This record gives sequence, C-alpha cells and structure tokens, in this order.
Amino acid sequence: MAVAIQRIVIGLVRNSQDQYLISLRRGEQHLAGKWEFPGGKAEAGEDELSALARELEEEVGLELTGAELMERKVFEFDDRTLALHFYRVTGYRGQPRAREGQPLKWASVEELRALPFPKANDSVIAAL
Ligand SMILES: Nc1nc2c([nH]c(=O)n2[C@H]2C[C@H](O)[C@@H](COP(=O)(O)OP(=O)(O)OP(=O)(O)O)O2)c(=O)[nH]1
Ligand SMILES: [Mg+2]
Repeated sequence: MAVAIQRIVIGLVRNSQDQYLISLRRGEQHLAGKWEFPGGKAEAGEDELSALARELEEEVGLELTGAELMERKVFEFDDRTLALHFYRVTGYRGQPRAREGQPLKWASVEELRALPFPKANDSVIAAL
C-alpha cells in the first residue's frame, strides 16, 4: 500500500530590516542542531495555508494574514521523505516570541547562508 508523504509547511517571515525569523531545532527532534524557519507538519485533511497559520501561531505567536508559495519540493533525507512547502509570509500581526522555549532570532540573508540549515533548505536560501 502506498504511504502518503508527510506534508510540511514552512514560513519565511521577514522584518523591515530584511532579516528572517529562524529557530534552532533541538533535543530529540529530527535534524537537531540545525536552524529552521518556523513550520511543521500539516495534519490530515488540513490545507497548507491553514497549517501554516496554525504552526506560526503555535511556535512563534504570529497571526498570519498573507503568504505566497515560494517553492514546493519533495526531499529525501536519509531516514524519511518529506514534501516541503516553503511560503513567503507577506503579512502577519504580532511580535514573535519563542512559544516552545526554542532559541529564536532574526538573521540577515548573509547570516542565514553561514548557519547550518537542513539540506532541503539550500535552494530556498540561495533564492533570497
Ligand atoms: N519547520 C521547519 N522544518 C524543516 C525546515 N527544513 C526542513 O527540512 N524541515 C524538516 C524538519 C522536520 O523533519 C520537518 C518539520 O517538522 P517539525 O518537526 O517541525 O514538525 P512539527 O512542528 O509539526 O512538530 P512536532 O509536533 O512533530 O514536534 O521538516 C525548515 O526550514 N523549517
Ligand atoms: Mg515545527
């Protein structure tokens, strides 16, 4: 039987200084030690924009008001295959806060290029 590939939604949130919101994956998480843009797994039957809005609220306390799809890719990690949906967040309300206790910061494109991110992020970061 075919197994559905896990859908992941990811938000690139940019501030007025052209910095992007990132957090550190930790502990037992897949890809611990890598930085990431906020996001996570879409639930069964949940559309991707709803999932993105939910993840941004849960992880960083932002209310999503607009987003555009940047890139969609299926990526095979050593141990799993994910369908990643990268969105450029075009509107949001609120100030970001680390609602899950994760290290959270704003980083310039130059800093993003120097920090460790999952391999799946390479093309999106290159496009910024
Ligand atoms: N959030 C996020 N995940 C990424 C990025 N790049 C990348 O390969 N991933 C991978 C890591 C994870 O395997 C998956 C995201 O799932 P997640 O672990 O954040 O899931 P979740 O927020 O729903 O958390 P959980 O409830 O399962 O703990 O996508 C990225 O930039 N941001
Ligand atoms: Mg997550």
